[in-house]
Amino acid sequence: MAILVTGGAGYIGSHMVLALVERGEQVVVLDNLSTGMWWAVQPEAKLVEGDIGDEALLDRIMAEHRFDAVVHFAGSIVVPDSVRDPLGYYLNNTVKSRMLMACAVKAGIPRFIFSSTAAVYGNVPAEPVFEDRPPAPVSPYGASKLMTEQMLKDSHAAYGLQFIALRYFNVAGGDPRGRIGQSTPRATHLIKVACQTALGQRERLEVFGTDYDTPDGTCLRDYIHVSDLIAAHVDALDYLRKGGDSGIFNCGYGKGYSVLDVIRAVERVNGAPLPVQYAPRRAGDPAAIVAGAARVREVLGWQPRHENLDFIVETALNWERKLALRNAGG
Ligand SMILES: NC(=O)c1ccc[n+]([C@@H]2O[C@H](COP(=O)([O-])OP(=O)(O)OC[C@H]3O[C@@H](n4cnc5c(N)ncnc54)[C@H](O)[C@@H]3O)[C@@H](O)[C@H]2O)c1
Ligand SMILES: O=c1ccn([C@@H]2O[C@H](COP(=O)(O)OP(=O)(O)O[C@H]3O[C@H](CO)[C@@H](O)[C@H](O)[C@H]3O)[C@@H](O)[C@H]2O)c(=O)[nH]1
Repeated sequence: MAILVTGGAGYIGSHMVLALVERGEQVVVLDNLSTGMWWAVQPEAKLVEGDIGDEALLDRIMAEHRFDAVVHFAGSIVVPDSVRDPLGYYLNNTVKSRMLMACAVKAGIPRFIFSSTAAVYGNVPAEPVFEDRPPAPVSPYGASKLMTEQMLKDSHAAYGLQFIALRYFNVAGGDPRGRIGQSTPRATHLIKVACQTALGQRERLEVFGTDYDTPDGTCLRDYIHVSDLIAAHVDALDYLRKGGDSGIFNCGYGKGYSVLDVIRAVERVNGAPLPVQYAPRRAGDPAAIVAGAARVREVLGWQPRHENLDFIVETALNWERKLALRNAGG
């Protein structure tokens, strides 16, 4: 049996491919390389360059391999872009996910694991958010993911498709052994941008908003190391293979760090002050969003190994150095 990983050339998907090939699984990656990198896919996996909305291609791949699961990472991920181009986001994230799901059901693939997001919750109070909180996304990105969760629930009820949707909080860091990391050139994520600044690739880090109702006035987020996030996917796969119930799980550590906490961590790890500039709030940012994180541990048996902000930053910084060398042709 093989596993189909969509978006396996992207940041998070490429870490999943690494974890799967390391445990001896047969992996096929489907990726259109719109933001992913072919070289991020481990050579043991088969890379098919193509689109998750291409029905004929999906039918062909699914007939060629016996998949027991689809792990679906492919999608568009930039929240402000989704506000500017909602229909583009609904197409790539919702409509094409429907096509992928329909082909999986048609081909009799029993299991589906989906990259959802904390953005489905929308603006929340400062305390941890649990999975049973009614979702209320405030961006088309969050809504596009919530619709896909709904299609999974309905497909479970109608066709018996087993599914796990993992709602990621703020994913950061890279493979602890430095083999892969976040490589998208125009990334907007705080830890990535802070590391690029630490290496002199950006002049300064802008801090978006210092007047939030939080302990130091900057936003709180629940940063999760990408390898721990991937461990939750592997746990989800094992759980579904054992016949576990379908469901939705938050993926975070349950602890919030402020933007200033992140800056201090980068300064500690890099051993130098980071040039920062205080700037106005960025539109659409909730003040705080922290995971209620018990369910994934209790039900899937998830045990994180890298619950440490400095370690997350260290792996992100190491990867950024390697990427700079690679981009310079070194
Ligand atoms: N990075 C985060 O903090 C975060 C947080 C919550 C959820 N997520 C979700 O995790 C998933 C992976 O995110 P990422 O950070 O690795 O992003 P990424 O952009 O690095 O990866 C997405 C991958 O999907 C591919 N892709 C996009 N549209 C495609 C299509 N139509 N057909 C085939 N391939 C396509 C891209 O080429 C890329 O390789 C996304 O679904 C995203 O919404 C990410
Ligand atoms: O240059 C920067 C970049 C970010 N921030 C702040 O840092 C925090 C984190 O921002 P960012 O890293 O962009 O992540 P989020 O906006 O929290 O969104 C991420 O986390 C969500 C889940 O919580 C996912 O759904 C999204 O895909 C993913 O981008 C926010 O307060 C930002 O305002 C800055 O101050 N300066």
